[in-house]
Amino acid sequence: MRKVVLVTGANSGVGHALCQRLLQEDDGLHLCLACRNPDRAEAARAALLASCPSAQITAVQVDVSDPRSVLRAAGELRRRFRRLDCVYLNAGIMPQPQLDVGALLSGLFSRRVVHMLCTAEGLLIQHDRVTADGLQEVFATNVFGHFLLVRELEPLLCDGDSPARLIWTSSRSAQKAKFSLQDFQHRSGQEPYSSSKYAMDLLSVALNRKLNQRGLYSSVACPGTMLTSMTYGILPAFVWTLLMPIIWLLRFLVNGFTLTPHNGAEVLPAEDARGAGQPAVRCPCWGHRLTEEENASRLLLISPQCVRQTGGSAKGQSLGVAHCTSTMQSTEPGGQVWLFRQRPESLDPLSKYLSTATGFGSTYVTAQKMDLDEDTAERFYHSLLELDTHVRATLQGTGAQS
Ligand SMILES: NC(=O)C1=CN([C@@H]2O[C@H](COP(=O)(O)OP(=O)(O)OC[C@H]3O[C@@H](n4cnc5c(N)ncnc54)[C@H](OP(=O)(O)O)[C@@H]3O)[C@@H](O)[C@H]2O)C=CC1
Ligand SMILES: CC(C)=CCC[C@@H](C)[C@H]1CC[C@H]2C3=C(CC[C@]12C)[C@@]1(C)CCC(=O)[C@@H](C)[C@@H]1CC3
Repeated sequence: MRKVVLVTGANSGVGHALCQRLLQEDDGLHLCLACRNPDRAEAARAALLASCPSAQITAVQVDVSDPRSVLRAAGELRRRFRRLDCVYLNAGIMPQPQLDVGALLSGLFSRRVVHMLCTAEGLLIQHDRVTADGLQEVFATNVFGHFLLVRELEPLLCDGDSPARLIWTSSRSAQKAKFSLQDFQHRSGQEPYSSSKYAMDLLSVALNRKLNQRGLYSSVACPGTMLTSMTYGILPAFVWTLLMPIIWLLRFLVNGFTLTPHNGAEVLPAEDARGAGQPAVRCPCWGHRLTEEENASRLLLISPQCVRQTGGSAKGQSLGVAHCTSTMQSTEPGGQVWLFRQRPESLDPLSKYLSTATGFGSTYVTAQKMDLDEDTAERFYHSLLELDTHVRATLQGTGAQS
């Protein structure tokens, strides 16, 4: 049976590049494009079919910022499919971004330049708005709509014969300091984007705790900074063009500048098109290439360099991949993706996986421990459940729930 993969925000940017890469790896997939604009969805479908005519591609209309639309789309998906193998929660917004040019210029000559350019910390504010349902739009789009979608799609994702996956497009901008459990919609701040991406990281952790035993696994991916309609909202296209020579030079310093959606999607594809027995993972500390057995069991012998990093405590032991992944790279010719070829059960739920670029533009994947604790994740999940109940009650009151 064909695997079914659903991608939100599939009509442009990294979502579209992801669809292209998925089909290049496995044209036997059934790809379902979840887009808010039917014309753009159809254009994306046509473009994907042009490069992969044998593919099965359908579309479903959904505005993830609108709970009614999410419930309706989920109902349609439940009628169309008996199972979903993978859902990419990718649609996202960063409305009316405003760049602090002064902070950028002074940051460029400071010691925090690399961190600043990777995360945009201290550089951007956004102007959020309130939706017709009284939700903050950035939170509603980036987090809550996807949370509702996952809850509604549970019957298609859980308790199957093989594990199903959720993959969130998060960001290096996710920042603990911008998120508050008391104000998780970020009503009072000016950095709703960073807050929403941190909320997404928390939610992924909480979903793993709730749903792993039912065969659903959630992972967090960060595509790096790309030139898409989102970033063209910060500076006009011609300014980006003028900045390109500087950006190419900065790339030797800033490994988060993936720049193209294709590169940004390095970490995302989840299908193991090459099958088992072709481990693509190497620990560059040692150059130790994983055997099939190690790959499957996620055990990696620790290298002398890693021993130094762990203060010697791990010498001679085997460690989970998670302890060593901060330097792991794709080593296959052509720089193909390795990460999500791993069994979902073998990924560390507390790490996020990042598309990363070298100065010469080749891409690989790194991992980073998320700056969060599971107790906060659990509490946030409960806040979302309460909001879910409230929103559904309001919709029922207005007779809008399908
Ligand atoms: N660009 C970057 O540097 C980075 C981006 N990301 C993340 O990548 C993801 C994709 O962004 P990117 O490709 O850059 O930008 P794009 O603007 O190209 O893509 C955003 C996609 O999300 C869709 N979308 C937005 N709002 C809604 C909504 N309410 N309902 C349904 N779909 C919606 C858009 O649809 P439509 O065409 O109709 O607007 C579009 O398809 C986002 O989550 C973003 O946060 C993460 C790190 C860096
Ligand atoms: C590099 C120079 C000289 C100019 C560009 C300045 C900014 C426009 C640019 C610097 C860091 C960038 C950045 C993002 C957008 C563009 C910058 C602010 C993001 C916020 C885009 C969306 C994300 O999710 C983040 C990971 C990016 C972080 C870095």
